[in-house]
Amino acid sequence: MKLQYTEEKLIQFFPQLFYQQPRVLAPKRQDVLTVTPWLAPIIWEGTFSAEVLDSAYRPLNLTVGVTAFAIGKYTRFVGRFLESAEKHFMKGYRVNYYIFTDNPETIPTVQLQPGRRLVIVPIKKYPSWQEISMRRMEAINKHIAETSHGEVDYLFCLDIDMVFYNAWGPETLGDIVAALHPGYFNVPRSQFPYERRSSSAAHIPDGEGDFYYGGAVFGGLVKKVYEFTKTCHMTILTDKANGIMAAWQEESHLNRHFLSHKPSKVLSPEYLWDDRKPKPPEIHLIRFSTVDKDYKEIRD
Ligand SMILES: CC(=O)N[C@H]1[C@@H](OP(=O)(O)OP(=O)(O)OC[C@H]2O[C@@H](n3ccc(=O)[nH]c3=O)[C@H](O)[C@@H]2O)O[C@H](CO)[C@H](O)[C@@H]1O
Ligand SMILES: [Mn+2]
Repeated sequence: MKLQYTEEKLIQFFPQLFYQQPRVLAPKRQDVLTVTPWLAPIIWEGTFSAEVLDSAYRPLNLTVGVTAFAIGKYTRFVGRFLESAEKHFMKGYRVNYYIFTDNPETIPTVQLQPGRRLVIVPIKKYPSWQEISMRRMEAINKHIAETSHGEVDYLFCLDIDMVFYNAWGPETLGDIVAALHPGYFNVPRSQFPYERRSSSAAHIPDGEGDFYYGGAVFGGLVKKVYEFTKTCHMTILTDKANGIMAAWQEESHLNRHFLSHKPSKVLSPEYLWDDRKPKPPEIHLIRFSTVDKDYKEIRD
């Protein structure tokens, strides 16, 4: 290969900008882990400059996709989800929302900012909530192959029973991204609710595991999310063929996959919080959080 220096066409990823000097001996956060043992950043408030990141990512004119499922009674969450996303999710960027639903007529019309669009993806309803949740892997994978691979650069796959409260920006973009589950970021791995039965393809033995990731948030480059959802769907089908369902459905398979294929970026629980939990001091900013719901009423 012949190397060339071509002066034209060089994109300046970081245009000139004046900002505070990063101090090597004065880390912004000392109370939390900000990098994994495989050197993936863990994203916490205080560790990044939104201004610096925006100056780098805005000129790329990226489109970021979001998948969210609203099947059966979960259609009630769509309005708040979209309205809050318009306020906080990838503000100033092009965004495609893909709402998968069995009931398109119930999806409210939400006023969207320029460059952002809402796509309704009709999908059938599976009889149990477990199957609905797990089948998301298959549906996302199929949708990427058929449509969204040509429409978005990055794709985030999110639960719908959630609300954005603060900015979610380009600090979250990465090849393949997972989020720390709000219930287990402060417990030993022996207590993670991994699938422990060796007959399941999601099985993680005692003494293994990095973190407990939530099934409600994952994403990355659309090609990587394609590969990820493919594997998870396949291991879910393997379990089904063997007459077993993992402890936490696709979340168990996601955790198994991320053990051997480590995420390149990890989002702190700021990006996957739960309204029912008190806010510990390490959480400076809740960005995206599960709304309280009556499980019995909504899943029957
Ligand atoms: C915070 C978090 O990590 N949540 C995970 C957790 O429980 P959750 O209690 O958060 O699960 P959930 O009831 O929100 O179901 C997951 C998602 O599936 C969709 N849905 C589900 C049922 C239904 O009838 N209609 C429908 O549309 C909807 O988008 C919902 O947000 O475990 C689930 C699997 O057990 C998933 O891995 C969730 O992502
Ligand atoms: Mn949920």
